[in-house]
Amino acid sequence: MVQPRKPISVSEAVNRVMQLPYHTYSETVPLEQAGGRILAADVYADADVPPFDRSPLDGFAVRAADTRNASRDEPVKLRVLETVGAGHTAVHKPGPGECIRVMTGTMMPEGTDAIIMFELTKELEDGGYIEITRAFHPQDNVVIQGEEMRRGSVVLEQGERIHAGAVAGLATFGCAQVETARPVKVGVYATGTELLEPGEPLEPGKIRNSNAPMVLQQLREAGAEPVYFGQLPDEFELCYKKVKDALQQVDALITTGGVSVGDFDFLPAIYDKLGAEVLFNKIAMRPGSVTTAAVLDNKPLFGLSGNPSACFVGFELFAGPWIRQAHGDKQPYLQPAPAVLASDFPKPNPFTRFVRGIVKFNENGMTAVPAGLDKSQVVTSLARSNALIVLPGGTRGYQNGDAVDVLLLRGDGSDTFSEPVKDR
Ligand SMILES: Nc1nc2c(c(=O)[nH]1)N[C@H]1C(S)=C(S)[C@@H](COP(=O)(O)OP(=O)(O)OC[C@H]3O[C@@H](n4cnc5c(N)ncnc54)[C@H](O)[C@@H]3O)O[C@H]1N2
Ligand code: MOO
Ligand SMILES: [Mg+2]
Repeated sequence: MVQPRKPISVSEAVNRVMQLPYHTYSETVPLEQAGGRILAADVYADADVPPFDRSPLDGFAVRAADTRNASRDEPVKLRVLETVGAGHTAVHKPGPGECIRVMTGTMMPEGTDAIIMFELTKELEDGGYIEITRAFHPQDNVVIQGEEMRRGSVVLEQGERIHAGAVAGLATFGCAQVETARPVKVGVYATGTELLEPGEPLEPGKIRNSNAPMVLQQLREAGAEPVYFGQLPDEFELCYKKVKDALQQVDALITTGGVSVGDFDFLPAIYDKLGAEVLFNKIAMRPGSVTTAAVLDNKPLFGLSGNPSACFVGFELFAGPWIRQAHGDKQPYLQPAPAVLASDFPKPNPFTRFVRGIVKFNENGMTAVPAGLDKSQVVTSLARSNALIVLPGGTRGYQNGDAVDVLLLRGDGSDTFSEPVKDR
């Protein structure tokens, strides 16, 4: 007889996974390859930004004192000594009654202390002179050296994600090489005699393997280095040997399928024969209740369910956060947010549900609706979902208008995971 498994809470399962060993290795990569990775060291400003006083406008660099008495009735006339574009420096140093024509971004010419935009000047004698009709003060329209950031300040911290804006910051401070977390190498095996590769035509009893390509993409999105080992038929000895060999080559191994209690679900017996310590094999959640995690030689084995929705959720709740933690990411968990349910969800369940959902912003904040059929074996609802709607287990279903928590699939992450438990 099949032994009933004892379910643990989702937060307890998350805790056990996050306590698994990991190593954060760093590697220095060129800036253009650093995007999407995690910074492995604090980055300090190597210079003031901007590095010199400069003009924010196309106009004239003047000595403010020269304009002191300027007015509409008595304009002040200044001689234009030269024209300087950004990237060049002035040759002349203006004396009383003199100025320099400069473009946006040009370093302030020596001796000048204010900028007057073209539109507020009148050009005379073919541009050889200008007329000013009001007074300017020292530093008017001047961008001051270091006003944005001073040399030595922290630009970005270890554990931050390197997105496009961070890349701009790194480039500004001359980080052509960036110390980043080395991506964790994670192997993937899809198990199931019924599996066809996506390019193969359908046959009776067979289905296309959607889990492997999905998990490989989830790994890329988590910043890991995926290693695809292929598909395995449900044969114990073969699977045992392949899993054992694969684990030698990676930092962690993900398998999909074969973790339940079926005659051909061999993962539990494989963990047993490998001598792996099983952290859990039943979680009080839907989908993915049979998600299993084990550890061998300090390496995690994630036994994700074969059912596509369960496989997806198991990755997002357990494998993804462990990988991001191993990268030193300060926010390894999915980002939670409050939302309002915009459709009824009448089916009660004793376990916490993670419904694949679509969240949208409107004038009242965020609304959430299921992205399709809420069943573990469903794959198509994953295609459009951008969040998991968390519905704590209980005796009642949920109604349109209920306040719920969602976990954003493409958010900024979170430093904590907390499972909503109340029966609302
Ligand atoms: N007697 C019981 N039966 C089942 C239980 C249970 O508690 N008692 N749990 C059910 C739940 S819940 C889930 S979830 C599944 C988990 O199944 P396994 O992890 O063992 O996965 P498989 O049996 O290999 O496959 C399940 C399902 O998923 C399809 N599949 C598998 N691999 C892929 C893939 N790579 N791409 C797409 N689809 C895949 C497979 O064809 C099956 O339909 O067990 C329930 N049973
Ligand atoms: O593990 Mo199953 O996905 O709970 O439905
Ligand atoms: Mg099974």
